[in-house]
Amino acid sequence: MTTATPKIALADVHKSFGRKQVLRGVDLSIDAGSSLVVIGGSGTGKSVLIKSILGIIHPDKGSIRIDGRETMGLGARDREEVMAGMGMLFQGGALFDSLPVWQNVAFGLIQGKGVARRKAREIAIEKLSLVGLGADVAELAPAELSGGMQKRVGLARAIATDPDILFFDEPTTGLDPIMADVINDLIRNQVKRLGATAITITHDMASARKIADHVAMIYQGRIIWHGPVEEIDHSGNPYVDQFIHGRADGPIQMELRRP
Ligand SMILES: Nc1ncnc2c1ncn2[C@@H]1O[C@H](COP(=O)(O)OP(=O)(O)OP(=O)(O)O)[C@@H](O)[C@H]1O
Repeated sequence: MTTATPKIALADVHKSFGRKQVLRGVDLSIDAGSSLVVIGGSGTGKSVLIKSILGIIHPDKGSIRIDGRETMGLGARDREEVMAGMGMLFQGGALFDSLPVWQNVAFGLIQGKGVARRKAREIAIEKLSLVGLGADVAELAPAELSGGMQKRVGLARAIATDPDILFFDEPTTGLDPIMADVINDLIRNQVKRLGATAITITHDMASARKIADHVAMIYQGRIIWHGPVEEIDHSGNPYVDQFIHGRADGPIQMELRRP
């Protein structure tokens, strides 16, 4: 039994948009240094969940503690302090096309931490090398890179400030299986190297198995299963079974709306 304070602890988190209830009482806790993968169908609120922890979305109700400190309702300055310890790889990379690669990577260093440009460029090039990219890409525009390279730049940006919490939103989507595995290894290594706590959203079960220490499944606005990745094939939970095997038949019924 562990008595350590969880790195991140959510309790009874609710979020609606208009009449649509997306999160309906999420309880979830993540230990420091562990890697959690969140699975669940499209539109079930996985992104809303991580944006709530990041403070980009404000839940209607509940508690989100980071290192034991309540972050719901924090003022702008305290919120910025909490966010400074977090790195995020957004879906699709979300790179600024008007900035060269190194400035994309260095953005949080220059804007968030006030690191001088020259020093920030050095750090950016070091982080690019950690994700297997050479200094030759530093001056290129993101549009000049392949999708896999853009993901790696996004990853270099996420780790640029050595955050202790990392979020990855569908890091392998749209990549070929080999590049996906390269990204999985990079994530795994960076989490280990930084001793960071990571939350990854993915639909890619091969990636989940590789990245995760723990897996949590979200369904109808709640976490319906949470356990060690080794137990995912024996969860005894029919929703998890259906999801990981990608079966159309089972307790999860897809809502198919036609125009
Ligand atoms: N800012 C917003 N305003 C209104 N509705 C939103 C907003 N953000 C998310 N939603 C709605 O919340 C629901 C959950 O969205 P979310 O992006 O979290 O899903 P997801 O589980 O990450 O899906 P996917 O796997 O397809 O990326 C969707 O119905 C979405 O339309």
